[in-house]
Amino acid sequence: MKIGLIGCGNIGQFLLKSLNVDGFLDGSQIDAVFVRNKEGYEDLSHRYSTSFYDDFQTFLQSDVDLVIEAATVQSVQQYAREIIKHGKDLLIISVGALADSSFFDELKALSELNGKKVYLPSGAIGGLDVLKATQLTGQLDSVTLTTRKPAASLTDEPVESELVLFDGSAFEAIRKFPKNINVSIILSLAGIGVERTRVKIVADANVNKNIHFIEAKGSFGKLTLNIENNPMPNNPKTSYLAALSVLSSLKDSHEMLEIG
Ligand SMILES: NC(=O)C1=CN([C@@H]2O[C@H](COP(=O)(O)OP(=O)(O)OC[C@H]3O[C@@H](n4cnc5c(N)ncnc54)[C@H](OP(=O)(O)O)[C@@H]3O)[C@@H](O)[C@H]2O)C=CC1
Ligand SMILES: O=C([O-])CC(=O)C(=O)O
Repeated sequence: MKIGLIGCGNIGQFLLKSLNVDGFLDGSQIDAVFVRNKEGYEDLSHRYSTSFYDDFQTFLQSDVDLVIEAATVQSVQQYAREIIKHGKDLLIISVGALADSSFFDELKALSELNGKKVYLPSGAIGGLDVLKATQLTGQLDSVTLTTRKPAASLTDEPVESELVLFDGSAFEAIRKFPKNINVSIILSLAGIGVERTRVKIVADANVNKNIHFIEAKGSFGKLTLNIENNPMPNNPKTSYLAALSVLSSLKDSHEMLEIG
């Protein structure tokens, strides 16, 4: 499979190494990378044997089957429609873009119309299988997420011990913290939606991990899940697990036998 990539930051470079150097998926590699300004990417282009583009239309015309977005919520809003219309599958890691239900419905309709898949990896959390199974029969009553990150990842203000920066719906959370709380949106999509999913964001001076605590209740019983993620070295806001979840989604897309 030929893959295109939008964004060459932390997750993007991890994917380039995993697919183009380590050979994570036999026969698949990233052949085209879209960045906003390709100057300065010559070294990476050489190291990973891939082509860089800063003109989106030229990038789209490259012969890739699937595009992975690893940039920003805004880039999904800007480019997702065209990618699908051009007959390419799409994998989105900045899933916060889908908090807008009309945009979500539009992408879903476009993917059906064009027979193209949209993959939404679990990112830096787990437990989505439980929410999906229980929500299907309307048996999920409440979902809450408390995200705790190193203070410097969330605010420029000095924080002595901890500070609750946000307490409200997932819809509002991603609007205020688009680089930090995509997890709340995948949780909402699997569960009870962006308005009913409650989110608390805590800046903590005493942690060096990205911690997500999930609680869900329904007629199935109760789920509690606490995940203490190691951050990526070059962008501590982002958890290593988020990058791994992209690889896992890619692998699943090739499998005939599905687990979970
Ligand atoms: N779903 C989840 O659980 C998680 C999602 N994320 C999300 O994943 C995304 C990537 O994360 P990460 O790699 O750590 O972020 P980085 O900031 O390290 O990299 C993002 C890259 O995208 C580039 N970029 C920004 N806008 C555009 C654009 N319009 N077109 C092309 N490239 C663009 C930036 O480069 P430049 O500015 O030079 O153009 C930058 O290099 C983020 O949106 C993040 O919030 C992260 C963790 C978990
Ligand atoms: O990586 C994480 O722990 C969570 C994150 O940044 C996001 O959801 O946007």
